[in-house]
Amino acid sequence: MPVAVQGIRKAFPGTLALDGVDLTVGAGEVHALLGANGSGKSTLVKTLTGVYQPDAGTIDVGDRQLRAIGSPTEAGELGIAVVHQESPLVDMLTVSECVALFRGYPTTGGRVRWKQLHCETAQLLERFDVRVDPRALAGLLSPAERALVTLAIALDRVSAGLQLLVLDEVTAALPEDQAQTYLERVGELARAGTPVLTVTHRLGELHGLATHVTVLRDGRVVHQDRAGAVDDEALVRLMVGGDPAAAAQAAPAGKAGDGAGEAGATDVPTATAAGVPTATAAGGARPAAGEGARLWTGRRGRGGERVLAVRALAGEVVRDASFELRAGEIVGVGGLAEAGVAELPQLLSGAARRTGGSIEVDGRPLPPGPDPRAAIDAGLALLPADRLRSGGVASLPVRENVVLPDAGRYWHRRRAERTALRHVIEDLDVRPPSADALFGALSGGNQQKILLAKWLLVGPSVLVLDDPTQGVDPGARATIFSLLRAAAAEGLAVLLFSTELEQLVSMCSRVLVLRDGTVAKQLSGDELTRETVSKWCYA
Ligand SMILES: Nc1ncnc2c1ncn2[C@@H]1O[C@H](COP(=O)(O)OP(=O)(O)OP(=O)(O)O)[C@@H](O)[C@H]1O
Repeated sequence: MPVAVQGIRKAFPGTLALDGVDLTVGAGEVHALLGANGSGKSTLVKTLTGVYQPDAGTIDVGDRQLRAIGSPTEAGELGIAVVHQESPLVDMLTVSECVALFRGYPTTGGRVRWKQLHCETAQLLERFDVRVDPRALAGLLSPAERALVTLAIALDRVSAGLQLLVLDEVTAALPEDQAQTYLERVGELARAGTPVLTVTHRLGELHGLATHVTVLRDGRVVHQDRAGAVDDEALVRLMVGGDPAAAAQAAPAGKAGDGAGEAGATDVPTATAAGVPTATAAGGARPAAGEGARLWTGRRGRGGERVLAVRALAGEVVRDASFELRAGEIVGVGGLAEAGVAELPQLLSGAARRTGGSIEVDGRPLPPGPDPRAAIDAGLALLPADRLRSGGVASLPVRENVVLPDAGRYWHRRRAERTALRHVIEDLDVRPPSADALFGALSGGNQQKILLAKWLLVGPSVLVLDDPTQGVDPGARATIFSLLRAAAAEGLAVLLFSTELEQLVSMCSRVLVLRDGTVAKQLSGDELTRETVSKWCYA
């Protein structure tokens, strides 16, 4: 029996998050749930997993028809497993200990039976074909291993027969090759009969995996069909607005894959859907055009001047990394987190202390750190990967978040502050269009727009972006990239760290590939293709 929701409605104060949603996931199906930030995807997932109870509608699970699922525990008892992007594994514990946090420790006479724990963990991992040593420290697992252990724990927690596996943006933070490994396993589970509902902003990863697609917009279903019925560009338009019927007609089946290929295949994405949507494809989105560069207050007209010089940089993982950046360049950085990609933004921005080498911004040497203020003052800003923990202050309104790094500039200058905020909200199409909205209550895409605007207003010579489109919908991506391009055309130098190869290839004139902590290769011109970047990053 499939899992089905009918007529689901859920309102929050001032927002109708779900408005009569119908959706069915049958045995062996992988149903992709797509939509722009704020379209209602998480609310639907939370309704299915017992976090929220709907105001109206019914939920069928197997042969039971329910008005609501009362709690996450009840969802587990009904056979609904959910995996979120944030893994519950604790870095300092072994895999067995992480599993014990959910299953409990086997004990006799108050003493933990460690052998039994490892043995039971090994059996659990084997059951889901996860090849990881139970004694390994969780913090030393690769991102894909971590995600697979998390998947095994989620599946194990379902006490009844598995009725539905819900994946909530699980691959958002995984590098592309590791996401593929993960999705191959999901494909295997689906082929063995498990119904899967997957939420993602990465359309490329659905090719060959998804069998059905539902697009939500403003809480309503605007498209529901077999995967491949419309192509990726049409899906993007359906997500962000425009006329759905026209969008569907304009783009018949073709590019989006027909579900017949290898699970997790990623060789079909269009530049539009996979990484850098164009203004046209984004349809209703309002990407910043030339005037978007007005947000960047840095020095203009420096065409090609060297703004960043990194020499023999070393940290804990990074070693002997050297490269330069010129005004107006957009340069990408690819590679595995453990190759130094996770550490390099921290070293450049002064968030972590370097152990060797030098960093110069506009000819000014930075101290070894940690000293982020010195980097900002010299003209280098970082948009970090973790928006809520290190990017913005969730409990403060948009206004404070925007002016925070440069509060002195707006001190007793209310009009300047108002003008800056108006430009931010207009140029970046921030929704809701209010400087008083709480930052933490905005969708991921809108949070990222605010953080980008905040740093552009400071006017750095170099802006380092660490995976800026994680969990960001195609419309917001278009806006963000369009604004970056406009600012780069005026002279901003951009260093773009991304887990999405397509993004590196389509946004950057040059890509640095990190391996073993050092810049192993620089790719540009004809050499800069998905295949070569992938080969250098992951082979
Ligand atoms: N607890 C809540 N209280 C008030 N409003 C909420 C709450 N949860 C969600 N909303 C609102 O409901 C709407 C749908 O939000 P939801 O989080 O479901 O969207 P989403 O499609 O998952 O977005 P994203 O891609 O950013 O995760 C949004 O307008 C959001 O602001």
